[in-house]
Amino acid sequence: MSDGATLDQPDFARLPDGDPAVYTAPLKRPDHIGEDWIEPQQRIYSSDEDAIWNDLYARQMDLLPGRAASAFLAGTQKLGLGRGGVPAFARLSEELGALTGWSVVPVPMLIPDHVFFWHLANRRFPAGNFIRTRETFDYIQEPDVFHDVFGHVPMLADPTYADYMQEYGRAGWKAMRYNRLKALGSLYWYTVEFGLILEGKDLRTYGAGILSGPAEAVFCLEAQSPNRIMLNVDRVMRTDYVIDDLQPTYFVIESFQDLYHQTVDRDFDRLYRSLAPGFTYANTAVIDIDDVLHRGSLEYFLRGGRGSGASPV
Ligand SMILES: C[C@H](O)[C@H](O)[C@H]1CNc2nc(N)[nH]c(=O)c2N1
Ligand SMILES: N[C@@H](Cc1ccccc1)C(=O)O
Ligand SMILES: [Fe+2]
Repeated sequence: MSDGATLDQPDFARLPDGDPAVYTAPLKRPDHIGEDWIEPQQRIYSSDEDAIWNDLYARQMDLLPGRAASAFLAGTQKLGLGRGGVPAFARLSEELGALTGWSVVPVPMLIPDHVFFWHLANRRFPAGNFIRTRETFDYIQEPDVFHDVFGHVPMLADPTYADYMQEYGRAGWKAMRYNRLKALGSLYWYTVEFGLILEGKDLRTYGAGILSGPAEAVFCLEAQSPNRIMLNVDRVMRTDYVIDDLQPTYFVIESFQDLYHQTVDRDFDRLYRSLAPGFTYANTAVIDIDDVLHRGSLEYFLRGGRGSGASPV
């Protein structure tokens, strides 16, 4: 890191700087939570809550073979996420630590951006310390332990992906100094949360936002409907996203090395400067036929009925 921020400690005095309106989220920290936003201990889940985990796990595992990236499916096995009940973070961290050096820490809610980045930069994944209820079984907006541990953690068993996540955390510092966090957030959204990957000729998903729910895992790979275009970082970072509906557009990587190369191995300074303050984000539904055709095999990138080059809604 050339910017002087250390990765061992969050520099609360220095961060965030720039425009506070963009990233000083007015989150009230519960009294028992320290400055690192880690819960003192993992929640003890009731047997009803463990049963919710088991049912969510079974439902997703019915759908995901043939849809999820092989790295994801391998991760769920290596980490034994189907042993029954919400996994104990201590054991999970030990097993994940042996594989890629990552650990999992319990957090109460969405934590401030700079703290989130600081954890990632230190190979700690912050995971919600609560689980959804039966009433919100299909969808909740806040990341709970099922989304975080089932959706994200298996991918962290992949060495290249694990390194990408750490570098993403480090990248947060620079994005904050440039006041371009929203652009970097789009990259996270379209890779870590909603990314698709080509495995040979097959399209699969590695995005946690897709993998932890029932509808999008099917939708995102359907022949018709969503747009799928190859990852282009300049474009992704200018693209807005929707959080409460199926995505109209997904970005596809060729491999995790491809993802790493396009992001970590590139200096974003010029890109951040090119995003003038107040630039407007492209509507997610609007795609250009050149994006569809410029790489990859046509059969997977046929546009469906939605958002076929239409003007912004
Ligand atoms: C871009 C931004 O850092 C991102 O939305 C962060 C914010 N805080 C978070 N906090 C938690 N607990 N989980 C998350 O995924 C995030 N995401
Ligand atoms: N290479 C990027 C940092 C980065 C790493 C990983 C993901 C995203 C961004 C930069 O120079 O800012
Ligand atoms: Fe997530």
